[in-house]
Amino acid sequence: MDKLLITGGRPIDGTIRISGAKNAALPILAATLLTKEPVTLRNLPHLNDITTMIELLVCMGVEVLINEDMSVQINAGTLKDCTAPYSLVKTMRASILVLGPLLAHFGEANVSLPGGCAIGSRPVDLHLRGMEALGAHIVMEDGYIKARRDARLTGNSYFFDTVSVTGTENVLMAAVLADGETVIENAAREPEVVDLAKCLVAMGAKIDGIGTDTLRVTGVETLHGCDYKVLPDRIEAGTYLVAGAVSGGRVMLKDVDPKSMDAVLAKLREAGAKIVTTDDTILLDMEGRRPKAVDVTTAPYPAFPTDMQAQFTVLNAVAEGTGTVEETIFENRFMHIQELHRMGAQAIIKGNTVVIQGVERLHAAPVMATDLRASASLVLAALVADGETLVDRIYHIDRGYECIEEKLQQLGASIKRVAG
Ligand SMILES: CC(=O)N[C@H]1[C@@H](OP(=O)(O)OP(=O)(O)OC[C@H]2O[C@@H](n3ccc(=O)[nH]c3=O)[C@H](O)[C@@H]2O)O[C@H](CO)[C@@H](O)[C@@H]1O
Ligand SMILES: C=C(OP(=O)(O)O)C(=O)O
Repeated sequence: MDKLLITGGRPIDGTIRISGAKNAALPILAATLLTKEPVTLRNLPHLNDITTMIELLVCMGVEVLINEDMSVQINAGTLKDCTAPYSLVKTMRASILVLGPLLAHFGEANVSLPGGCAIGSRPVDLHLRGMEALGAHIVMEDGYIKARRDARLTGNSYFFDTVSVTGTENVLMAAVLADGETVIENAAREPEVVDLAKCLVAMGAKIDGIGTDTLRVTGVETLHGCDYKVLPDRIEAGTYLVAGAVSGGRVMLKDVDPKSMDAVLAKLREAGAKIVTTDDTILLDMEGRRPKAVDVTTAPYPAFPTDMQAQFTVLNAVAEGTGTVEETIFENRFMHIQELHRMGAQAIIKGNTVVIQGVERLHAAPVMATDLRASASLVLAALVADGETLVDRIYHIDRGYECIEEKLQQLGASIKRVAG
């Protein structure tokens, strides 16, 4: 298993390009199942999760071509099997996103139940209820969700009890081919949901209210191919900005979407960062200062994202003062705290909140990555720790950060991959 070896204390100063968003690319890849025509996707990040989703499409019989310009062309017209097997779903929860498109377009879907993971239980009951509201018949058999429809799905109103990102995406993808109007209430408004909706519109879907909590979908009989560029990854961008903030450094990001990052940029400013944005760049400069502790509470967009929680825990761990990080989305997303303790962080978990007293220096220690963003937080801690930190189990990081060591090297960090 590969590891990352990081020597802390190097000044962080440089410019990097932000990749396409994993959490937009995955539902958009699933959406290609909604048409028999080829769909060309641009700005897909080179990540293990993207490879897994492509493998999933290929194992169903979908044709995938990589063009010379690195765009990917997907043709679901060749689909033969509506099954998402356990062997692939277990490695990536986002596989559940093929449920809505398969059911709506091909009339059936057999998708392995994704189950829990390191950050919490992550149920999919709201996805299933949404599909049932559109007329789907769903049973659980041998660990699989077996969904089918007798006739075309029928538009209906569906209210999400809890704001769910993948739930909204799944029900939206089912509704675009349903007969009549579907109103999805209490819909997630995350930029990645918006990006999926824009791609669906480019495929011929009729959706009103994009970016609001009420999506009105007028079903169409068929969708067509399109050429679509995935939006920049706001979580990757936020992670590199925190690298600048914790190190007193300067980070310039290109090909980024600052408008999708208001909550994170506001907290970085509160921590003392000078931030200048244009339409597609962000410059963060700490001018050598240590960050000030901040209080954050995770909640659905436009509030502070759960996927930036672990990184801000590290910011507070080296900040002046005491900060709190409250997690309201997942019940068990503090796995990084135990590892950060090993590096000298002063953090106490009280229920769903971590209280962190900043220290002047962290120190290197061998640490273990437990999930994607926890892993990123350990890398951030290592950048500012005294000595050499070895981060183990980095396959989690490779799910979500394209070329992390190359990008951090461009920012001046001392980091290398050690084959294990
Ligand atoms: C609202 C939110 O911030 N969602 C995050 C969630 O999306 P993801 O789509 O994985 O999770 P959801 O948005 O669906 O979950 C939000 C909440 O709803 C609950 N729930 C969800 C579906 C369901 O059928 N039943 C149910 O009870 C979940 O347990 C959770 O407490 O994790 C992703 C990966 O970290 C993040 O990118 C998303 O920002
Ligand atoms: C946890 C994440 O991804 P996933 O939902 O695919 O597990 C994430 O993007 O932070």
